[in-house]
Amino acid sequence: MSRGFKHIPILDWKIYQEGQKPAFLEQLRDALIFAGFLYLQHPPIEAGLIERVKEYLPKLFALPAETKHKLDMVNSPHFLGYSSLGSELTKGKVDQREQFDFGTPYDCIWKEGDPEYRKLWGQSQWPSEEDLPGFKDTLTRYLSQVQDLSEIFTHLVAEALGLGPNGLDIFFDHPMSSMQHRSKVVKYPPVGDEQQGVGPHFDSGFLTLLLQASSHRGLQAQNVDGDWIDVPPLDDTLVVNIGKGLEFVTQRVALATTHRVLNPPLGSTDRYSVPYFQIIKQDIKLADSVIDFSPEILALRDKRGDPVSDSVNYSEYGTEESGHVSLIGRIRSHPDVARRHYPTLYKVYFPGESQ
Ligand SMILES: O=C(O)CCC(=O)C(=O)O
Ligand SMILES: [Fe+2]
Repeated sequence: MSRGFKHIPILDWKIYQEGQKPAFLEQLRDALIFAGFLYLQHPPIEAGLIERVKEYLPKLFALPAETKHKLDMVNSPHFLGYSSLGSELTKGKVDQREQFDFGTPYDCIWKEGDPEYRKLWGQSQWPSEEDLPGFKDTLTRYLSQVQDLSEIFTHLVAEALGLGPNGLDIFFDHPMSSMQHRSKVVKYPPVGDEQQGVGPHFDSGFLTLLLQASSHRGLQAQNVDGDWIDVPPLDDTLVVNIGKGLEFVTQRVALATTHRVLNPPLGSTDRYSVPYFQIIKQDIKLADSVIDFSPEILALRDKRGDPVSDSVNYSEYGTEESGHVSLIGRIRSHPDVARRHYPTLYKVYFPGESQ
């Protein structure tokens, strides 16, 4: 019998808001354990804001190449900024997407002698007001509302797994504004045979909240049987998926589901998306913080089983601080940034490359 999900569960935020929290939590528990992916319908984001974000995306990428290159990620030890088409790798293979990485507001506090991963959090590189008036404010406003939602959602995840609302609080610095969460603004152009918009991967932290910002299909999630299941854009939804960090501390109860994006076919228009990645505090070792669950919850996990194909991505959570694991992930994806800002680690992960 197949164990894997065949479609992505849809959870309606209104059910929670209108007082049917137990029903919402039950659906959430099943989605976390059996799919690791869900649509959140009617997310509590201010009316019109998502549309305003979407309207900016073609304009952002249409900025002159010279303007975009002034914001190159290679300028940034925080891995924040612009990556041109073909400059990012997933598991060593080139992705066909163009993107900007923006963080939530944060000033870097790294100083000599601190762990290197503390350099990961710092200021974003924004287009100027002359180049794209209002964009910074609009995206910042959206990210702040998604951050608030992610905080509420984390409490619901904890409750759904029988931990009580504060069961995941130890993984965050408080207040949340003392941490930096991240987002990408991504454009997937139509391409011919080379369809890896972003190759099969897991996300790293706890929760990802993804806005599919155009009507294109292309996002797919892999079920435990190894089948690729389409995650098409649905009106008034965000897609929520689980990162490897949450999977690790929940003893694989919450599933980090492999996903990928296929580029639109030639002749189509560009696909856009805006993923928001919820980050956990940097100096925690997840191996020291694994959570206990009731036998009922563990039985559901065992009923689901493990994916037929797994990746060794993020196995470092077993031994390293979470900040270091994030840094390694960034180094593997963006070797040019690593070479400039983290030369020692670059040599570890890209031995044999010339300097
Ligand atoms: O663009 C998307 O729909 C998903 C992107 C993604 O999975 C990622 O950037 O981690
Ligand atoms: Fe992802």
